[in-house]
Amino acid sequence: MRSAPASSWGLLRQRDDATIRRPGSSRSLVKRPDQTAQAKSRHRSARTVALDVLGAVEDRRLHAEDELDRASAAASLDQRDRALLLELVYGVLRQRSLLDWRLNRVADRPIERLPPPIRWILRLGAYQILWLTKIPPRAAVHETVELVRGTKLHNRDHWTRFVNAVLRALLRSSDMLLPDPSSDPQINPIKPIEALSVRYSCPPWMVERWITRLGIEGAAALCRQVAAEPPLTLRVNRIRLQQAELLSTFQAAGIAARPTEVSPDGVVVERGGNPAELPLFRKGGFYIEDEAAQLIPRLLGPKPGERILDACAAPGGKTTHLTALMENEGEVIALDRSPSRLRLLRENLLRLGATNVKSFVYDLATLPRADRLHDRPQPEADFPADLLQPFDRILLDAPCSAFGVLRRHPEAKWQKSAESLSDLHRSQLDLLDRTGHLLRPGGVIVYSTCSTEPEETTQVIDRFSEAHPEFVRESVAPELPPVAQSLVNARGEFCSAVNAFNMDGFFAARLRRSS
Ligand SMILES: C[S@@+](CC[C@H](N)C(=O)[O-])C[C@H]1O[C@@H](n2cnc3c(N)ncnc32)[C@H](O)[C@@H]1O
Repeated sequence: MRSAPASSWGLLRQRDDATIRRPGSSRSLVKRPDQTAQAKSRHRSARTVALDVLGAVEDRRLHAEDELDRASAAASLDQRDRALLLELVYGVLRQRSLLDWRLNRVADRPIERLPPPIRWILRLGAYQILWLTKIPPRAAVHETVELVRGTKLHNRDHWTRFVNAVLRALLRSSDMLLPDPSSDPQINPIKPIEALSVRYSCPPWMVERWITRLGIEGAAALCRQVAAEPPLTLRVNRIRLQQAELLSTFQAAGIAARPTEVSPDGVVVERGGNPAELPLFRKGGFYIEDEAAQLIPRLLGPKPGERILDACAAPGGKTTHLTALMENEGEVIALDRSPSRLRLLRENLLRLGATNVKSFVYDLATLPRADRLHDRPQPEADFPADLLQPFDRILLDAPCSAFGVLRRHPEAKWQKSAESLSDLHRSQLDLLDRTGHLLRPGGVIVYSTCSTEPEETTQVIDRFSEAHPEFVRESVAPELPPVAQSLVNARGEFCSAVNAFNMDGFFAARLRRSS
């Protein structure tokens, strides 16, 4: 359900690459001179908040991004604390299986059987020892062991000694970061699920599913994509300025950035300051959005003056892009069933200067089907009458598993199940079924998801097409530049599952209503 992060957390992800230890790199035990008392206490508070966030995200199945926002505001962390907190939380979530694999090699009992706070404390310690170069490993051990004292566990002295012993054993043995090559799929195909699952920290059921569908190499490519750190990508708001102006503003502010390879509207921020702190952000110069997401509104081919429905619109990334492509002329009706998300959409409309949008809180699952739309005796109170006029184009950016954006929401890997995909399939088909008939004959609908799993993509389109021969599939190829033709599958749909442009995994199909 979630697309690229829209909060400032996404922007804090840039950092000095030298602070990160890559798998296989050697560990430094050298004490750094910048470990002042102030820095130590800052690190300690960031660690304490990180532990709370990781525990809450697991227990209550929360989104890490939301919990990070809440917890860091409550703890009044400054920007440097927040950066460390972000690094710890996302780093641990992204490398969870690999950390457990390493810890299991030095602990005298399985990590999975430990009380949850101890599990997370060990992962936090291991991540700092194995990945972060700016924190001396011995300091990381000491500060991490201190976290045990803040827990509500009985027998804290026992757990303090245990965490200390495991992390010190890890310090002594940290030369082998990745699983043994004998279980690497390229060398030994007998245990590919375990090897990929550990190496890329993906749950085994997910890896198994991908191996069955794509083979070992295909699954490995997908796992690599999920494990990678995503780029910080922005979309220039053409209502306010052009891409070249955005790039020169960044250059003047010391922010290194480059145009995206496919999207004509995108900019990738490589390093430098925080773009959200520039006045241009508040003035609506850009929106934080992955490149794949930027391509979806273009597949619809919106024109100035048209009437367009954005059926699942919040927080408004694609709505505001549609209005920019329409040069603010014509009308966009934006619906979402979530009042809080619709509030975000309205804030984004204001910030980005999108003036041709009417937005409504509305649950599409209650939209009357085609034969009942016009002959109801009394419309429901919340029914937007604007839906009675046919639309030229419709975007249905459907709620989905968000498998394609797992690299941005690593906690979600551990919150999903294969079973949820069949529920999503039913609801996606139902939404497509209900919205399709709002199009005028000759109109175009684009169905999109930030997932490329077949249940949510090709299978939805196949079942919809079988039931509705009046909708004709059209290839998205003409809507994309030549460089992006590799993103069009053999059926003419957009699919960025594994791609050469470092985009998230999106799917989109385009259908035209013939009668
Ligand atoms: C993938 S997100 C949309 C992202 C949005 N298009 C953007 O680019 O910013 C899907 C949205 O569908 C909304 N949604 C889910 N079920 C819905 C329903 N039955 N009716 C209306 N909106 C729904 C969710 O609240 C969520 O905001």
